[in-house]
Amino acid sequence: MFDRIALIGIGLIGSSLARVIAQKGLARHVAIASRSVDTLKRAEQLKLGQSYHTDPAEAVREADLVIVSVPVGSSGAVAEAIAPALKPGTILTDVGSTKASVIAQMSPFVPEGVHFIPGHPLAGTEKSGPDAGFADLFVNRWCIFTPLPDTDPAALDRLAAFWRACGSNIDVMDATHHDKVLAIVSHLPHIIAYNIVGTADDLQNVSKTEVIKYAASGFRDFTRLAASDPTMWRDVCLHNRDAILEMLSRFSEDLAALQRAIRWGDGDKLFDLFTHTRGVRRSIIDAGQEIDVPDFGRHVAEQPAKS
Ligand SMILES: NC(=O)C1=CN([C@@H]2O[C@H](COP(=O)(O)OP(=O)(O)OC[C@H]3O[C@@H](n4cnc5c(N)ncnc54)[C@H](O)[C@@H]3O)[C@@H](O)[C@H]2O)C=CC1
Ligand SMILES: O=C(O)C(=O)Cc1ccc(O)cc1
Repeated sequence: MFDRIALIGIGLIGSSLARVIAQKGLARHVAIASRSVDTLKRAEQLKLGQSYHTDPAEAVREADLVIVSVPVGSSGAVAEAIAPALKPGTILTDVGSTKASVIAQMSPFVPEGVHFIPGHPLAGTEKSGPDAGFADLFVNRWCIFTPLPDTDPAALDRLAAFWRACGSNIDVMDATHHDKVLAIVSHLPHIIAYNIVGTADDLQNVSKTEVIKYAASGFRDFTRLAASDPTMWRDVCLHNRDAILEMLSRFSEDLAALQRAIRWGDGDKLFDLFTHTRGVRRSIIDAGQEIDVPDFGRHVAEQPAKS
């Protein structure tokens, strides 16, 4: 499909791409760049590509597809570093969880003739690093593109065909809308998880041992999200600030109403809300979306020992 693909960043997403590219034969040569020498060595041990580079510019030379998979706050620096080595006609894309900020950071460095198409696979786990990836991460998941007004439709088709070959379904929307949608369906859930786990950890009259010992499955679900990569999520919060603050303010209002219903013993209100939200989950299942992350069983190494 491509002669040479350059993967800049070889963590969970970059290494999953490397694995699916190898499995499906989507490129003749995969050039891998990481600024961390240890990560690069690990990628080489895992045989994730054909060449390994600490200088991202070296990796992108002669590449016809470049995929940037680094924390969103580093996108601008990466674009600046690779820009002089990109050849005309190359497709440059990314996988960042926020889109308007990535576009603002990368666009100024994109040379004439290079097709910059921002993207976001809605697929991931709480794990990070090159060992965490797996080839079927993107299967039956959405990949959203947020193309710029002057995006070449043929380049977009080519990139869409690549992601379809990785197993994904494609959607296209503008970056501002993407950032609002993702703020509510992905960013807020992580922020709420970080917060509730932090609150539980801070409690004076409930010991840490009790939190661990009696953690019900609801709380365990939060601890999975709250175990996600701190650098990645710091960057998401800083780079989707406005949409996250807008959704947090709606969330806080609704939480205050829920708090009031509990305080005043308004059982009808609680029952109505809980009935309505149950319907939302039903709709997701009916729409054929995966609810449970199917790879957990296989990829969660730290299953608790049975006693
Ligand atoms: N983890 C997830 O579930 C998902 C993450 N994303 C997005 O994908 C991107 C990558 O995330 P992961 O692969 O999960 O992270 P990761 O932490 O597993 O890997 C990030 C990689 O970027 C490298 N890196 C960090 N700063 C760099 C810099 N300044 N220059 C060059 N390389 C640098 C790291 O060495 C590492 O190889 C992020 O933008 C994230 O928002 C998108 C979908 C899902
Ligand atoms: O692990 C989870 O539940 C996720 O939600 C993974 C995820 C994290 C960030 C994204 O931008 C997309 C997917």
